[in-house]
Amino acid sequence: MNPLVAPDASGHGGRCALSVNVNKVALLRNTRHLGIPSVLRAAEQCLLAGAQGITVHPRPDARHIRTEDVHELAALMKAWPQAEYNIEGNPTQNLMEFVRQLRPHQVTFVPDSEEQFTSDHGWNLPADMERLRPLIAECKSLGVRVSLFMDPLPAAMPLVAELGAERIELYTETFAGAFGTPREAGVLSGFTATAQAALAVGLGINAGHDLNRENLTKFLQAVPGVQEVSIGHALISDALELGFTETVREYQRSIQRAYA
Ligand SMILES: CC(=O)[C@@H](O)[C@H](O)COP(=O)(O)O
Ligand SMILES: NCC(=O)COP(=O)(O)O
Repeated sequence: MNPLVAPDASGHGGRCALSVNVNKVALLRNTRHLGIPSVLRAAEQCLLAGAQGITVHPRPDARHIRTEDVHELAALMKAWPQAEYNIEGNPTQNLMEFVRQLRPHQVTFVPDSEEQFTSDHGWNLPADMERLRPLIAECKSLGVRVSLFMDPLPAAMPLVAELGAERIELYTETFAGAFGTPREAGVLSGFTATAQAALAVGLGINAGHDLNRENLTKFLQAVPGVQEVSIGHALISDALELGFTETVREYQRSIQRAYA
């Protein structure tokens, strides 16, 4: 058993699952009133190519993913019982209504403000704990797995577990920014330590933000127990060049190289 890989909670033979974030397909679609590129078609092509999940982040300003996208993708995912639907957002904004209505496999709580350019930080624990506790409890009562978007802070992992969240999502932008530079090893060691601290308190581990087919293997080799990566911006950008099918296969190959 590869020590880098968490027990097979991922349901994918212990290897890391790929969840494609389709925000940026919606962003392009929204620049005309023509309905193309289709978010649904993009998601279906990624699933057909072997992606194990679809992620959306329906921001309150609907700059990309709109309410109807979230509902239509939920309907699509019913035809893909082996795949997971992950909805991201701030539970103090518009996220909880989607959870109550659609009960996705997973919800990822992200502490973004409404006008934020993109996600750029994790939750502040203990400061945010009492606000999050009832929301986590409600999601779990609906049978929805809760993941908290977190910076690589080992000391915060026991607090996440105490809140009752099942997973963390490691916010990986600092790794992506250090990748290929002299800072890489030091930054990566912080993610490794955070993952070890998360596993020690029984948390599952997801990861995302600015991951791509170049940096993904190195990350998964260094960070133990990652069950899911959610990737959007770079993957959709690659798909403009390679197409969705070949792009998903490329990302799956990047994942597999981490366990070779
Ligand atoms: C939480 C996170 O890092 C991403 O999932 C987020 O969805 C990116 O949002 P944008 O696609 O709006 O940049
Ligand atoms: N949670 C990360 C995600 O869904 C996509 O982030 P990115 O690959 O668009 O940076």
